[in-house]
Amino acid sequence: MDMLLNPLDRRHRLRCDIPVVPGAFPLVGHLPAIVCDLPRLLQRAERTLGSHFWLDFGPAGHLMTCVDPDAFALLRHKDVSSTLIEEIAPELLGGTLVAQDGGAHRQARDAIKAAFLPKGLTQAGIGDLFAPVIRARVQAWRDRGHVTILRETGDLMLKLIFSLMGIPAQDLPGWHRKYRQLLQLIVAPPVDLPGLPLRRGRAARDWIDAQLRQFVRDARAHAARTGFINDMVSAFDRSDDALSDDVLVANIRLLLLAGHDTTASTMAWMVIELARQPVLWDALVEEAQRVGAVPTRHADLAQCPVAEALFRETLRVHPATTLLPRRALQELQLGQRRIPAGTHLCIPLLHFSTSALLHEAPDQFRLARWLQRTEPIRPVDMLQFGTGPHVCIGYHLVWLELVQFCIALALTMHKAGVRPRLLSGVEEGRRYYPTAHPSMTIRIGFS
Ligand code: HEM
Repeated sequence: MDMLLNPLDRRHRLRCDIPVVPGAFPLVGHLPAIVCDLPRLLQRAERTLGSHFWLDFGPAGHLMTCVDPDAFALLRHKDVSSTLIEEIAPELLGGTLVAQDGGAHRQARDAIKAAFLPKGLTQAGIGDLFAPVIRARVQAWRDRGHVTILRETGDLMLKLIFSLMGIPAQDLPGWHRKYRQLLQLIVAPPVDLPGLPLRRGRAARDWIDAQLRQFVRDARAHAARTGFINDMVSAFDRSDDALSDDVLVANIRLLLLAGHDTTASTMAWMVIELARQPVLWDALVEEAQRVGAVPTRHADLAQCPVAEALFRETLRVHPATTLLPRRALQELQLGQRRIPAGTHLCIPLLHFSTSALLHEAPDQFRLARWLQRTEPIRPVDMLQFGTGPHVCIGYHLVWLELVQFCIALALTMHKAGVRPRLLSGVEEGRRYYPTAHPSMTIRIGFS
């Protein structure tokens, strides 16, 4: 199938001396191809236009995309800003730390990050909280015999994130509904009328924010209690210039969002890879039997190198965050080009994650590249989580929950004498933007 590009747009155009990829549609630009076929779009643009080119993100405008690995270093550059993220997704990410620079960003991040480091996760008992929830879910899969995998991992992740936030189990259905409506803000057309996604999404956001505000008040009223929200509230209240509750609430909402789709997608890809490569499954089962139980502390993860390699290689081959937007604050040198101040930039993590310049045999799914390495993990080895001041806060949490998930899956299915099997094709229906995920319809059997 050819790419979803406009056959009528064949002009060779330049902006600031850099070529614009042909094939943009009116209003939506290259978005159809970015969403459905990003790897081929980037490869074709590189082959025909070189390492620097403009992609048209429709309502978000043109972003200068650079596939030269030097572009990864822009994420650490002092003259590169994240505020463009707020302009692209004001309804969802406005006022959150992912869209801020400098002091404001540091202050909010410092108040949150300790809870997500291995020590904070262990102190809060997150591994013990997650293990039974994960075990119960994979046992239900075993009993059912087959699942639509992305829907299941999406549900499981929501349950884990809500339990992290201390949302009582009986309130989950209501939260679930509001959360789904909130997600509509990602794709909502800018028309604010009753019944349309923008109106519903905003109402859901206001509902969620009101609940979070109540959690914050409760946390202050019971300061001695432990738990994620309590830790964050006391860290925020301790920070030098007290941060407003609006900032706190927006950032708790960011945590709900940031950890959901990305982890659900990675978890679904893990199961798909285990189903289509029996040797991976056998290696994982052997490891799970050796460790005998789902690990609960970060320190235990060293005993699960196969599960860890599976987590890293799945993310390398199927990175959940594919593109990061930035703005150049000053003129920059990028590879062979000067980039004017004010340029909107796109850093294609997906391209680097599967680049032959950074990985041997990049298209092959190889656990050995992680199992046989002797050097420590470098920033480029975990580039799927970004790098620099905005590197993902959830990295250690994801590592823990995905290893827990792999071990629980292997123990449960092996005990029942079954293994995962693919019941449908994998290539159709993949998506790459705003986050990447496998097709919603892929089914996995356990037999
Ligand atoms: C496989 C799962 C995940 C992937 C691939 C991922 C990826 C990323 C990436 C690429 C960034 C950098 C954004 C940028 O530089 O603009 C980021 C930032 C962030 N992530 Fe994750 N993430 C994942 C899971 C999580 C989880 C579970 C949480 C928390 C519950 C989380 C919380 C955050 C936050 C708060 C930021 C913003 C950090 C900042 O701006 O300083 N992420 N993530």
